[in-house]
Amino acid sequence: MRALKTALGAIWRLTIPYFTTHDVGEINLRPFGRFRVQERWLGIGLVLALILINLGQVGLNVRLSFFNRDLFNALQNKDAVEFWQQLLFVFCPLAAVYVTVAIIEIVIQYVLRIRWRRWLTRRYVDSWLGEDTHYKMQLLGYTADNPDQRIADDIDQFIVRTQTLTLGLLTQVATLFSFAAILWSLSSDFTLPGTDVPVPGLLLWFALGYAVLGTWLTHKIGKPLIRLNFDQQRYEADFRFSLARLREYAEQVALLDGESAEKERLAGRFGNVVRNFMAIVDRTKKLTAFTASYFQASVVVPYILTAPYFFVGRITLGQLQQTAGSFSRVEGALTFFISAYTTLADYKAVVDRLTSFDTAMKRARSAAAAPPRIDVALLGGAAAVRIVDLDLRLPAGTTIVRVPELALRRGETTLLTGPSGSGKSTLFRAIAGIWPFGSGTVTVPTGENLLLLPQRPYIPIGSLRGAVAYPAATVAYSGEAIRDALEAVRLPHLVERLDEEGQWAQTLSLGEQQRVALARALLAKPDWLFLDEATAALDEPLEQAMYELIMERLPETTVVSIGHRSTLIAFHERRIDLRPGRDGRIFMPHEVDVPAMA
Ligand SMILES: Nc1ncnc2c1ncn2[C@@H]1O[C@H](COP(=O)(O)OP(=O)(O)OP(=O)(O)O)[C@@H](O)[C@H]1O
Repeated sequence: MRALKTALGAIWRLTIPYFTTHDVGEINLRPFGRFRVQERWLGIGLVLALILINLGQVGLNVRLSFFNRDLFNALQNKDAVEFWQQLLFVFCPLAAVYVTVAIIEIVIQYVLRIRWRRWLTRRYVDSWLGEDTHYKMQLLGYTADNPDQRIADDIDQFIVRTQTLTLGLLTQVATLFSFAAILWSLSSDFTLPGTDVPVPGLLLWFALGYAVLGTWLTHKIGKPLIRLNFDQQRYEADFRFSLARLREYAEQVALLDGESAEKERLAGRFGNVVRNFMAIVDRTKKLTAFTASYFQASVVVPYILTAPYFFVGRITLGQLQQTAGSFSRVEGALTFFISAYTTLADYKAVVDRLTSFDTAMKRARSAAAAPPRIDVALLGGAAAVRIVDLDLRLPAGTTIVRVPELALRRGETTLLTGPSGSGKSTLFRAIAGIWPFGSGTVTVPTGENLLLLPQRPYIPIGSLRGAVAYPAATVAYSGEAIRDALEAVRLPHLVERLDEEGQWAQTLSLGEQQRVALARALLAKPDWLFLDEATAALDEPLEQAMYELIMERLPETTVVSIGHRSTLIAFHERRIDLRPGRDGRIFMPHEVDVPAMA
C-alpha cells in the first residue's frame, strides 16, 4: 500500500507541473488563425475534451447493448422488419457517431501528447543544463544512467502511458458502473443454478468474483516484470552508449588495436541485455499462460452461466446476448488491470527513471551548493581577478592546491606552470566558477567575460560554422567575420566547408581543433582568455604565430595560460609556478621572475 502511495505521488509530481504552468503557448486553429493562450488552459481543455469523449463512448456502448438485445429478439421472433429497422435506424447512426468521435479523440490525444512532451522536455533540458548540473552530476558521481535516454524516450513514454492508463481507467470505471447496473437488473430475480435460492444480481457477483480472482493471480505472477523491464531499459541504453562511444573514439581504438577488447566489452554488455531479456521471456511466458487461458475462459463463462435460464425460458435470446455482453464488459472493466499489467510494469519503470533523474539533479545541485564551497563574486571597478584563501579539493575531500592570495591583473599576460597533476586546470575551473569542491573566494570584475579554452576543445555536432561560432548561435557572426577568423588562425582550406555538416571532432586534427577554438576567441573577444594548454598540439612556430595573433587582434584581452613548454614564457609578462608545500602534497603558487627565466 505504501509502495502504491509512493508511486502515485511520483506520478502526480511528474504530471501536475504541466497543468499548472503559467507559460504561454500558441495554438493554430485552422481556419481561424493562431491564438496565444496559457499552456495549462490548453492542456486542461484537451484533457477535459478527452474525458467527455471517453464517457460519451461508454454511453454509446450502453446504447449498443440495448440495440444488441433488440436485434437478437427480432431474430428469435423472425421479425424481419424490426431487424432491418434496428440495423438502419439505430446501428448506422450510432456507428457514424462512433467513428467520428474516434477520429476526434485520436487527434486530441496526439496534440496533447506533443505539446506536453515539448514542455516537459524543455523543463528537463533546462534543469539538466542549468547551473552546470550535468557537470556537477558527473563530478559528484550522482550519475543517473543515460540521461539522453531519459530525456529522449522516457518523457514521451511517460506521457503516452499516463494518457492511456488514466483514460483507460476512467472508461473502465464508467463501463463498470453502467454495465453492472444492467447486469443487476437483468439477473435481479435469478436463483442459484439448480436450486430455488434467490440471489439478486447473481451474474454481477459472478463477474466480480471472476475478475477479482484473475486480477489477484495476475499480480502475483507478473510482479517481477516491473524490475525486469526497468533493468532491460538500462542494459539497452548501456549497450547503445558503448557503441556510440566506440564510434567516437574509432581512431584511438584502431591505433591501439583495441578491437578485441572492445568486442569483449560489447559482448559483456549485450550479454546483460540477452540475460535479462530471457528472464523477461520466462516471466512473460508464465503470465501469458495464465492471461490467455483466462481470456479464453471469459468468452464462454457468461454463456455457461446464462444458458440454463435461456433453456428453461426465463430469458429471451436478446436478453441472453445482452447479459453475456454485459458480463464481458463488467469483467473486462475489472480485469483492465490484467491487460494493463505489462503496461503498468513499464509505466512504473519509466516513472522511476524520470523521478530518479530528477532526484540526482537536485542532489547534485544541493551537494555542490553546500558549504564549504568556492564563492565566485563579481566586484565592480576591480582591475584584477582576485583569489583569496582558496583551498582546492578533490571530490573525495583531499586538498590539492592552496592559494592564500593571488591577483591576476588586467592587461598582464600570465603563465601558470607546475608539474602534471598539480592542479593547474582545476584552478582554472575554480576561476571559471564550475569547480564546486573547496573553499575560498574568487572575485571577477563585474561585467567582464571569461573564455576558457581547454587542450581538447569541444566541437559540437553540426556545421563547421556552428562549431566556430560556439557557444554563440550559428548566426551570431557574419560569414565575413567567420571566414576572416578561420583565415587568421591559418585554416583557409576550411573556409569553403563552413556549411558542411560532419563529424568535425573526428576529422579535424587536434591542432586544427585547437585553432578552431582560437578562432572562437577572436570572434568572442573576451575580456579574459584562459588558455589551458590550448596550443599544445601546435608546432612551436605556429604556436608563436597564434600568440602574436591574439596579442594583435585582442589587445584589450588579458591572457592567462597554462603550459609546459619553455618557449611559452616569451609570450608572458609574468609566471606563476605551482610547487608542492612542505608536506610534498598540497601545491601553492610561487612568483617566478620572468627575465631571470628567459
Ligand atoms: N573530476 C575529477 N575527479 C577526481 N579527481 C580529479 C578530477 N579532476 C581532476 N582530478 C585530479 O586533480 C588533480 C589535478 O588535476 P589537474 O587536471 O588540475 O592537473 P594539471 O596540473 O592541470 O595537470 P596536467 O598538467 O597534467 O594537465 C589530478 O590528480 C587529477 O587526477
